[in-house]
Amino acid sequence: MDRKLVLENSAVFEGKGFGANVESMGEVVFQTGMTGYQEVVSNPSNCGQIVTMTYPLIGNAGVNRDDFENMISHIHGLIVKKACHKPSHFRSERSLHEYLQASGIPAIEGIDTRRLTKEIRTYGTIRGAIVPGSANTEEVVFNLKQSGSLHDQVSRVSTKSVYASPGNGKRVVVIDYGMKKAILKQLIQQGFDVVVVPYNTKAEDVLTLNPDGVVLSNGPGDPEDIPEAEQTVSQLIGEVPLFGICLGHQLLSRASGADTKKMLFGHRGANHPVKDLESKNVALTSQNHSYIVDEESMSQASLTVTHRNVNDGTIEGVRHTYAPAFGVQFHPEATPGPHDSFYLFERFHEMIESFDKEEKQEGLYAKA
Ligand SMILES: NC(=O)CC[C@H](N)C(=O)O
Repeated sequence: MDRKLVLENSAVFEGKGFGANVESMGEVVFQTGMTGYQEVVSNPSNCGQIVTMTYPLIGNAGVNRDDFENMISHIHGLIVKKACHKPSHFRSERSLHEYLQASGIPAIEGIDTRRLTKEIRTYGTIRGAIVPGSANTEEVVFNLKQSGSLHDQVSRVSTKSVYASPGNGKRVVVIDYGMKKAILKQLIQQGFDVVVVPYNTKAEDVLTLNPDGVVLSNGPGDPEDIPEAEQTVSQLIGEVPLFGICLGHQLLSRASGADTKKMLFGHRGANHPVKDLESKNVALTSQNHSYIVDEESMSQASLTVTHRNVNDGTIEGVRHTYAPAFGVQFHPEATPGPHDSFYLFERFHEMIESFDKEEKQEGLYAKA
């Protein structure tokens, strides 16, 4: 099955198809993690993206029941150098090809992923299409230019209804912008009584659930696409302790007066070094984002920078200056990636424990 990847800048990469036999368009990004392809293909934050794995052999451990980050995969395609079609692992239930085929996701192998990654690093994240090898390249480029980028990914991946994971501890409401299952797992491990709500839940409805803390989850796309979510977050600041992860961190930052902007090609991988500016510890982190909090907007925001990327100096974490709220751009819940940052869930737990409702009533956390 001959297939090719065509980029918006007319670059063509020929390869062999696997997964579903369908055509697809999306934003082409690269992911440098050496492991964790099952988590990557099922991560709702990758909704609408065609993901290139830079590690050359993908699929060797197959696909199992437990490692999905979501029950539905929302990626628009997968690009690999070499796909393993005969996986060997005691947990493997089917091959990556079988999984992608059943999920309607096209994939392509035999691609020079190093050349493609260099192309993306030069041009920046770029739109592309996976099409049959015989397709007319000019026509594909024309169609790519005609069809704009997606702006509705969060509404596609967020839960449609409220659900709970009962626990005996404090109540945490998660606003689901495209939550990875690993976040839920970490919160359950903290013993929280967890309630998950749709991305467009109003602040008053969140507060009606009587939360002791609110987690703003990861999610796909541009935070500017969901102004209603940003407004909800701004109404929650000071009312209840907040913990933002990735898209949630971006929304928290915007709601605190900062701006976000798109990076040239983003951070996607499992070994991004991040310095905690308070403890001076450097942790290796799992990352998956195209947008960042804009450094230049920080002077107008009620935020302090708490974490920075060691490679490029970008903002990786913020704390609100007067309300109990913090966020990180990376993924403390890992999967895939290192467990170095699990401590942030403990920090959130401590913040909840010490949040003094009386002080709140006295106005200590009120907006200046
Ligand atoms: N993992 C995430 O939550 C990604 C956040 C946002 N969609 C970005 O690309 O920057």
